[in-house]
Amino acid sequence: MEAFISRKRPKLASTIPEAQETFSPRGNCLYDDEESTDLKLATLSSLFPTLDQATLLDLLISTDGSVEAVSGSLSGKTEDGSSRKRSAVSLGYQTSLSAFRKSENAEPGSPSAKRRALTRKGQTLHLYAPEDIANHTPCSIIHNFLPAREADNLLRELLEEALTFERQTFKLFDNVVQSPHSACFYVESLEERERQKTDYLYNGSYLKDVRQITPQMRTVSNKVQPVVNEEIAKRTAHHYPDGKKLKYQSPHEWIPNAAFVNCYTGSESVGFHCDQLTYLGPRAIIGSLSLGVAREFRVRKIVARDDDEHADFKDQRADAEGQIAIHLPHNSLLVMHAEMQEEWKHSIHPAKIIDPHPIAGNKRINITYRYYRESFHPTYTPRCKCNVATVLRCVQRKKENRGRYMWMCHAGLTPGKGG
Ligand SMILES: O=C(O)CCC(=O)C(=O)O
Ligand SMILES: [Fe+2]
Repeated sequence: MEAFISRKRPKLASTIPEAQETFSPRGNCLYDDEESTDLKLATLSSLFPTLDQATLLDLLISTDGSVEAVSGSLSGKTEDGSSRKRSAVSLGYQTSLSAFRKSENAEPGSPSAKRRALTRKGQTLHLYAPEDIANHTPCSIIHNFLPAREADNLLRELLEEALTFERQTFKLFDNVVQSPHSACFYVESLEERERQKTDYLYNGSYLKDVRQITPQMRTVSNKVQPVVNEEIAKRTAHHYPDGKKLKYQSPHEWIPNAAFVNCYTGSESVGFHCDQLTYLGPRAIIGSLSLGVAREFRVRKIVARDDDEHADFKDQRADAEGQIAIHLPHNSLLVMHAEMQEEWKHSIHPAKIIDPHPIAGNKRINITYRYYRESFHPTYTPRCKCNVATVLRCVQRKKENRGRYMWMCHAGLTPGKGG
């Protein structure tokens, strides 16, 4: 029988234990070399939820990347006996980073060059101001997006909905792992709801609970759409070469027609991941509305590597450029632009301190509005010879193939199944 792993839910308290990195059930959950360190860390985090990432990474390196060896050596010990290497991050007020910008070896106006000068391995840069977020990450943010009353009413409605959300389960190696937060998927119509349950695969299984968007969610979606399209236009004009959309980016308008609603209670989190491109297509854009408790959205750039690099370095690369924390207060709309899913990973960091929200208490609700493109419906995308659906992947780390897309058989990615 498979081991069933679930993280203990921490009690709501003003101080919450050190961060874990866990895995998103909707992210690219793969078993190839590119993702192996994250997956190994995710598995170990699930097995030893009180150990921090730095300790687990050290242990992985010392055992040549063997999850079994780390797990075996740790299972005899009490988890609390571990040493914690990361020091707590202190948050401070910041108006803008523009005064500190350096542009050594950088092309004028190159946002990535500016960001590189600011983050380093093992460090986290905390960003609050919209201009800093746009300059140093592939995201833009709009604070106080909805009229206050509308945001509060939507929050109330979704808190009620979230009472029946479930933690999604997904398979990681030979274990079934539960996501450390709860979520539910919403689509436009009842017909689409049925199509979702039978046609679309998420990490090898069909969603059981798909709901139709509520009238309030639709009203907000209609407001999100033009603003996201304006943000795409701004991003294109100011950040992309020659002011043109990126290669493979859709030239058409962005039209949200589906949404994942996430609920995080207390310190609940979601591990570093990229969202699946299979139904969104390349260079996908996501509009993400935050409600309730303010939480940290962490992003980090995926660093390319050479093929002949030593395995130890591969493991250490996960955090090679450091992380950037974007603070997401109630009623903020974050746009994840076209570079995000291919070149960066994102997560919701486990909270150490929760500042209770007057309506939501210790909860955060997040709606990620997405555009499911009809041409990426499974009817039109390739099927493997073994008749299993394929997933759309972009090569992220291998330098020689970086940025190339491929359709991969899902069976080959599922442990125990050949493809
Ligand atoms: O809660 C968030 O802000 C992000 C959620 C997320 O990454 C996802 O739904 O894929
Ligand atoms: Fe995501």
